[in-house]
Amino acid sequence: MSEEKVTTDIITLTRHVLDEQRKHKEASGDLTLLLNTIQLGCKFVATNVRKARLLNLVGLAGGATNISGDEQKKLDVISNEIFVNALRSSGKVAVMVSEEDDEAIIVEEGLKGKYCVVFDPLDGSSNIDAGVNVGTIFGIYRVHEDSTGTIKDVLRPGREMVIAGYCMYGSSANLVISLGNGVNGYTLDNSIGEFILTHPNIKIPSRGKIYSVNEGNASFWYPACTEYFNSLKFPPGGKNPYSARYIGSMVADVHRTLLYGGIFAYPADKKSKNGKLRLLYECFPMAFLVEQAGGQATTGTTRVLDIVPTEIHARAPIFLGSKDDVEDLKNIYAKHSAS
Ligand SMILES: O=P(O)(O)OC[C@H]1O[C@](O)(COP(=O)(O)O)[C@@H](O)[C@@H]1O
Repeated sequence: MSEEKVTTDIITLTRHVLDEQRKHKEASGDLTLLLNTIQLGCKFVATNVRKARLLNLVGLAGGATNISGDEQKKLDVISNEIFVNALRSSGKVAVMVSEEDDEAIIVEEGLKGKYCVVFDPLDGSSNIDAGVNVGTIFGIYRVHEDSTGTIKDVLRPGREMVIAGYCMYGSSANLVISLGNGVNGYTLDNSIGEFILTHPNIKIPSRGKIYSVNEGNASFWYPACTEYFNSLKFPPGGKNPYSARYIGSMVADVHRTLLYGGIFAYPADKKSKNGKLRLLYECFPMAFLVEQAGGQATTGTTRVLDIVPTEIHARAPIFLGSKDDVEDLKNIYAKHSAS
């Protein structure tokens, strides 16, 4: 019987980030420590999502709603608390914006650091009780040179983020992250409690065969949006139609799109003028990752990462994915806005 080869030179997320940091002589290690804090939060959420039924953590958190009007689930509240407590106590954070907190959290003096973290502690919460993949989404800004850490340090274009990532909780916990030079994916090895590099240098295919959108809203779509998705479903010249895949958890739908290619969308429509997804802690981090992987992210007419948010829970329409697929979408929107 062949002996199982035990890998002893494992590349953990922490080691990989340290390697990256070493390339930047001026690095203080603050980001590595901040990422360790985010890792802790993801490991905590991964465990509780996995045991939710056993620990009676499914269901609503007693009827409370967040500023977006979503009824908060027990796991929404618990996930939010672990991230807020861990980020505050890290001493590296000045400002936090969470989907679950109406106001931005300004960290008190003495614990204040030089980074701002915007995050959705548990995305896709409508799927939790059915055990379908959910996730955590996060983005990190550096506080402006001349600032002590105010809301102005987060109401800025997504392109100014220094780090973006998500952690998907499913058959395994997958943490996908970019420090601004490419995208890497890590899988949580529960036996040693470490995120191990399993998807180095993720590159999204330039064109895919899958589209991902809630077609239940199709009756409210603007003509450009309808024309685009019809072009995938009823392609001219006998070409194969695209396949439809929609989980209803942004993290899971974007993760599949990053690996397989194609396009994910939550368009603006006659019912929701700015779509549904939140700009700061859903659209920006995902757009940052997709661009770093060679794809594109647009509202239909504007590069998502160039938008300047006016308030912390602002929403924005988003189409993201393979470069050529999003280019087709932009051409159809341009044609409609020209007519
Ligand atoms: O059910 P819909 O309208 O298609 O919306 C699904 C979208 O809403 C979300 O669930 C919103 O996220 P939250 O669960 O964090 O509020 C996304 O994950 C998903 O892409």
